[in-house]
Amino acid sequence: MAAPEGPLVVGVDSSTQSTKALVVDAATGQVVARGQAPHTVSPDHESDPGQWWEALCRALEQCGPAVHRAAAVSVGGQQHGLVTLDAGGRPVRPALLWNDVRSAPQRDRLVEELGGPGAWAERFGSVPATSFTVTKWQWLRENEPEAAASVRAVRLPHDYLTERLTGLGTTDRGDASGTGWWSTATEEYDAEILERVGLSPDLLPRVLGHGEAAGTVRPLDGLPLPQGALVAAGTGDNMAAALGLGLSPGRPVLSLGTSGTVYAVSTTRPADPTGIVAGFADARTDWLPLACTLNCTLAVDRVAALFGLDREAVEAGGGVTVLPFLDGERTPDLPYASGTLTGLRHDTTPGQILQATYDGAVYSLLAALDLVLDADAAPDAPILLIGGGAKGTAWRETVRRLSGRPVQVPRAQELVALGAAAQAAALLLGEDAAAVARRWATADGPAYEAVERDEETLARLATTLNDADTLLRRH
Ligand SMILES: Nc1ncnc2c1ncn2[C@@H]1O[C@H](COP(=O)(O)OP(=O)(O)O)[C@@H](O)[C@H]1O
Ligand SMILES: O=C(CO)[C@@H](O)[C@H](O)COP(=O)(O)O
Repeated sequence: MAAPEGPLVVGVDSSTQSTKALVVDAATGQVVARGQAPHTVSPDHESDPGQWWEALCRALEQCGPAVHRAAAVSVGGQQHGLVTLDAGGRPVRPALLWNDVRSAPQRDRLVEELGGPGAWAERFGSVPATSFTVTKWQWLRENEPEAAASVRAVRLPHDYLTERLTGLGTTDRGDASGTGWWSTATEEYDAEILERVGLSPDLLPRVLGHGEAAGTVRPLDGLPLPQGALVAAGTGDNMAAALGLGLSPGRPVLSLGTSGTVYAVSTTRPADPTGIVAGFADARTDWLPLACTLNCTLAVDRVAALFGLDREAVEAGGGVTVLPFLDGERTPDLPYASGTLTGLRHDTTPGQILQATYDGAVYSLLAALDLVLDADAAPDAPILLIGGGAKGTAWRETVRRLSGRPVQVPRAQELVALGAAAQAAALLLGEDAAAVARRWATADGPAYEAVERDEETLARLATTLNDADTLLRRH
């Protein structure tokens, strides 16, 4: 590997299943070292924030000597999770994660109390899903009042890790826009909703301005980063991936990870009253309209494991339909749903059921694709396919067949961590983070041309979803 040309920066992706760390040459974008350590997620979709910190230290350790030379660092993290801290900065309880749907009743009440879906979309950019932090906080107040009363600070996953690095309570507008208590209309915390859910703004982190530093790395035992290194604002993982791709407005991204997401950068503030599109802010000064599913790679992996199949062992044909809502679902909004399988015959094969699971997972994302794109987005722009699933042939071919659009798979695999690294480099060098990523050519990779859209499968999925509606809404 060639010697680095520029200073070294570190980008961190603390997502649902693991923490990944990259040491990157700020001049060229070359990845000099990498590390990864797993997280534990309970069946209730809770994780111990302390374990994220340990995973971060382990992932950095794996990067070897290069990490000791880092001049700046930034953390991208899974969005929405409710991290509650006591007066000593210790977690009061495990974090409630984005894919926990237990707060559905609280969500329904909050939507109603603040004037309905249209009012929420106008004020917060989004009609909250059960993923949104405000619904989780309300769940905690109602179900564990003693724990809620002992909380002295509320953080998102990336805020928690950034604060452990710097000692300062900060967040950014991208991640703040997924809480449900930060208004995209005013770009400030919303006093009315905070009062309604009994949360003092004093318990929340300061929202940093674009390009502002979160602080510097303080001396900490077991942390291989150099003391005094710059710490950038960090952001939510989808916002970090958008930075990591150097995304221009109107370019669609489909991310296949624990969550499935489809999004684009927009210069117009989104406000979708149907709730399908979340109107997030991006990590710069634009917007990131995004639709998210709760069931993506893990649903496919579960079905493959049930049949003892490799995840690539798909077979075409058979007419079977899978709605893979193993964790309930957010897009479409069916928090009480479970998975369904219809169209089973004597000659249906396990490989066909596996293919149908991919189809079901991709269908929901593609159904939202047009809604996240601006009217002026090019209809034939290739979909950028990222996330762990983008490494798989079956995922890529399913996206091509069901979208009928060209697909491009960036060679760079860790776009969230790269986006965080670009944010760190931007802070260090006084540049724009997306411009840094474009200079690094992170979106380059093989392009796959459009194939004819599989209208028959799309129609069967649409009909099944419609017919199963009562079943999928049953509590
Ligand atoms: N070679 C591969 N082919 C297809 N899928 C893969 C491959 N490697 C990993 N995955 C999938 O990627 C998922 C993890 O994706 P990732 O984006 O890292 O998740 P997250 O960021 O949510 O923690 C796993 O659940 C797995 O199913
Ligand atoms: O809730 C959302 C987006 O709104 C999820 O995309 C989370 O941000 C989790 O991301 P991954 O761990 O799947 O990357």
